[in-house]
Amino acid sequence: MSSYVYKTTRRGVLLAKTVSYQVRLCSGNFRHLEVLKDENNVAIVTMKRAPVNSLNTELLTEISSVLTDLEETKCSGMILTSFSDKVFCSGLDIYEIFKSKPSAIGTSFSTLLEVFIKLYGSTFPTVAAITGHAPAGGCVLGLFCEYRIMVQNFKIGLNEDQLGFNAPSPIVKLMINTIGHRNAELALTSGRLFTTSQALQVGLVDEIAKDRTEAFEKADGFLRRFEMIPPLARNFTKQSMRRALLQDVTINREKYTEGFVSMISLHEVQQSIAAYLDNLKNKKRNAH
Ligand SMILES: CC/C=C\C/C=C\C/C=C\C/C=C/C(=O)SCCNC(=O)CCNC(=O)[C@H](O)C(C)(C)COP(=O)(O)OP(=O)(O)OC[C@H]1O[C@@H](n2cnc3c(N)ncnc32)[C@H](O)[C@@H]1OP(=O)(O)O
Repeated sequence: MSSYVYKTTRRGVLLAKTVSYQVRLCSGNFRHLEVLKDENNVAIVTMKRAPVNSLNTELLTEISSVLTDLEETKCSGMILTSFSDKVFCSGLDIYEIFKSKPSAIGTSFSTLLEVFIKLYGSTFPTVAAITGHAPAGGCVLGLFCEYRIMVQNFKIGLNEDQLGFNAPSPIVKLMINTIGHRNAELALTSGRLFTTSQALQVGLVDEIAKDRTEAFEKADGFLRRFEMIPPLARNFTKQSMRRALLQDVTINREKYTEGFVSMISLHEVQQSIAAYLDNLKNKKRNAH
């Protein structure tokens, strides 16, 4: 089976139908990720958990493990993307938080926090090439990166309130840091999903691309901005801007996890999730 892979060069990123050029990251054998590196040590991490890249514990663990690899191998930049031209990431795997044991919900959420600590706190520059919809945890993954490029005509946002629960406070802070207090409050309380162009207007994404190829070109352009910046200085600045939130989540990871588990386990919340899932299924049925 031939699949699209991405070939990065010093001058840009090209979409190619060849595998001859890439260097596969050999330190991990991943089920839901493809990790390629170019000659400049830039990594392209592609989520490929069909159909919609829902974040189950296994995928989150793989992302976490790749991030450790990338730190250890002193990667010079990372592009996070999806195999799909329709969905970047559909958020947490709803079936891991619906009618699940508290321990399973806790493991999933705690692993998401681990990904936050490693991705948000990474020493290398990170960019999300958002090739499709990015609701809830999908938007969160994009927010963990430094820069977001999104293909036109999709939706992104924190729609947790639509499912019947609220986004945890660190993610609220992250949203405020990104789009400002007023926009964040309006968006979060209504569980708003922004179209790509609305997201650009409020600053939730940084650039729009017309398609995947352009998203990669722009992602590469973002990473190349740092070619002349001493990495040590860049990283000190990044860490100083991100320290407060990173420390908060690192110190209070258990507390946040317990809070999330208690909230999700509430009967009313489980009922809301059930209604949301019915709605999702009905939408699909009506579309056919
Ligand atoms: C500082 C930071 C620190 C800490 C914390 C950070 C964050 C924590 C915050 C909150 C927690 C996050 C919670 C969540 O993410 S809950 C998940 C919310 N997700 C959604 O609401 C998305 C729901 N899905 C959709 O809207 C559509 O599926 C989508 C637009 C993504 C794709 O539409 P499309 O028409 O292409 O496909 P569908 O036919 O709808 O779906 C195909 C298939 O996939 C299943 N599906 C979809 N989404 C999920 C999901 N999230 N989990 C599990 N499964 C999912 C869907 O049911 C279909 O299955 P089937 O019917 O069997 O084919």
